[in-house]
Amino acid sequence: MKITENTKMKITQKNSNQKQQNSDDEIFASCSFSSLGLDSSLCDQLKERLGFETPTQVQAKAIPVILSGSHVLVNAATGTGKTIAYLAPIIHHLQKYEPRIQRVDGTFALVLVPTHELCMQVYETLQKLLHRFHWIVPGYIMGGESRSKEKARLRKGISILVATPGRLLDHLKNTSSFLYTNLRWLIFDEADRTLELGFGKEVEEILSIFSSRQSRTNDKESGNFRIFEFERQNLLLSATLNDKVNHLAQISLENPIMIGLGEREPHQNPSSKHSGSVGSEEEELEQSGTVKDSSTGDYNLPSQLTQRYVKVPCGSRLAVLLSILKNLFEREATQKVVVFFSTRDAVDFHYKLLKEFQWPPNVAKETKGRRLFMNCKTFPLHGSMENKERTSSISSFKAEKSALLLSTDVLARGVDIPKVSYIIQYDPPGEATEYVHRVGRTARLGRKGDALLFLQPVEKGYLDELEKHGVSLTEYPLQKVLDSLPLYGQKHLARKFVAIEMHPWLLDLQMALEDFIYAESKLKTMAKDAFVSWVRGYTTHKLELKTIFMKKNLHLGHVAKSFALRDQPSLVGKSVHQQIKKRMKSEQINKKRKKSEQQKQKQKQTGQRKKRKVAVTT
Ligand SMILES: Nc1ncnc2c1ncn2[C@@H]1O[C@H](COP(=O)(O)OP(=O)(O)OP(=O)(O)O)[C@@H](O)[C@H]1O
Repeated sequence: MKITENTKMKITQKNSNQKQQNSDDEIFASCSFSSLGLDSSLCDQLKERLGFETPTQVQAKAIPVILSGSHVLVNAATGTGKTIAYLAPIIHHLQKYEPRIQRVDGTFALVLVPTHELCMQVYETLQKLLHRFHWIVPGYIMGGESRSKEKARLRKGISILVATPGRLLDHLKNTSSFLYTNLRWLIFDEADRTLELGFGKEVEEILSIFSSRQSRTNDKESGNFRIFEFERQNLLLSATLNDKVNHLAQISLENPIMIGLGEREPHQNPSSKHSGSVGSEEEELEQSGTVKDSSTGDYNLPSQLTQRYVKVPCGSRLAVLLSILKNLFEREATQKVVVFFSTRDAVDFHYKLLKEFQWPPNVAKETKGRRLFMNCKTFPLHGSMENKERTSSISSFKAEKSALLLSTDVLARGVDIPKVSYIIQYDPPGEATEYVHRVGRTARLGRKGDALLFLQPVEKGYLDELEKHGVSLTEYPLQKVLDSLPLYGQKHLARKFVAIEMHPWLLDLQMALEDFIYAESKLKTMAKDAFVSWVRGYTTHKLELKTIFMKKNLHLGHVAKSFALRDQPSLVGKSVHQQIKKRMKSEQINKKRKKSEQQKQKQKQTGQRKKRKVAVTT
């Protein structure tokens, strides 16, 4: 039987509908939110404000357990709905308190998050969920915001507070009007990231402040708040587990229930007698111990995620990145792509380059035929940007149907951006856990997604590292993509056997990039700064990865090429230059000051001499 185009399309459509259905079955549970024990008005709120009718699998497992008051450790894949899994039970309980809670009663729940982005995201979800429960006040505190404004908000009272650890500790120590006597829930969202960012000490200090749970004298004196009776409940959520999380779980959770760990063999921990896990089909509570160390365990990755790597010689990295991006955006009208870089300078440099680089190079400037190489909206994101700029980059990227976001790892954890279709890890992540979080920004909630990892030929050992965690990647068809790109509007026939770096498209693009950078002095300076910080960053890989990412394997001239620089710049970086400039400036100021002081002194002396002369003559 001959299959017509129409029939083919129908079959493809049917297959893709079937795949989506399977994926939905993996993600969503076959029950309702109300059957989990949540109050009906909260279920209505979930439906009306957030459009959520059915709980995800992780929500179906976690919500009843969290409602019961147990300490819980949730380990589930990225983008499976962990935020609602802990917020819904808290709101369920809080809205039930009789008499109603008031602002003066202080903070009841605290969500500790690692980054500004996640802080805002959880706060925004809270705002939507609390729309109907106006007496429960959400709020946030985080680094980079005005302390005095935060103090004023804390003084008024925040029922559910989202915070980053450093700023929270600051207020715990210095804001006497911050009332947390009624703190019932302490949640560590993306705890592993918080710890990796070096907040371990702060977290322990915060835990010890809260575990004493003593009301302060001045709080008692004010006397206008009530003390509520309850058991403290701590919750820890993470898509990956490691030794640090294990440690935090041990010091913060009492007899925790593990959710999402049922399928694995946890380490036995005799000290933790009653802990259990919910995650097997039968959802039995098993006797178990602490969580398994991720260095030997498998990672939880969405099954509908396509993962590939591309092997690129160092000197061609930039040209290959631009070619892949061009291909992606020209192939599909709507693409949302995130590219991860290892440093802030690299984000700044690539952002400016993509905003300005014009193509084709053989057409004169200001001519009609010449346009931007990348015709898509591009946004930068990194930790040195002001909070306002960061928020604006994320919200603009979210709002666009098709756009490109260039980011450091500030985006890697927990940030939920709907419809991200492609993740490119241009600079490989330090650890395999980081890989999981970065790719977790796509393929969320059962949707399809693609991830591409750039590796230099000498770094291929990183694939084995990922393989150890059950993550396997297939090779990206680079040659095919490069062959499809036209040289100055004409198709070229590349011979298959040429080394990839000799591909005519790449050679032309590389030359055009270098010409462009050398014509723009600011861009060239940015390229040099980015080169220096990239090389420095390369040397900071963890000890166990040092055999893969070895500085001595780097050809610095080729690294320079990957920033479109023709020669290797001095490794004396921006900071050193800035210090030298600063020193010279202050030396100049000192010289001037000395000179003017000397002049004043001279004037004074000549004035005195004149006076003496006048006195003698009179
Ligand atoms: N029951 C639901 N129905 C439909 N959408 C949902 C549901 N629960 C959550 N979502 C949506 O799914 C997305 C992922 O949720 P969330 O950010 O909580 O995932 P996560 O597991 O915390 O991810 P990560 O580990 O990356 O932080 C969000 O866009 C959220 O709004």
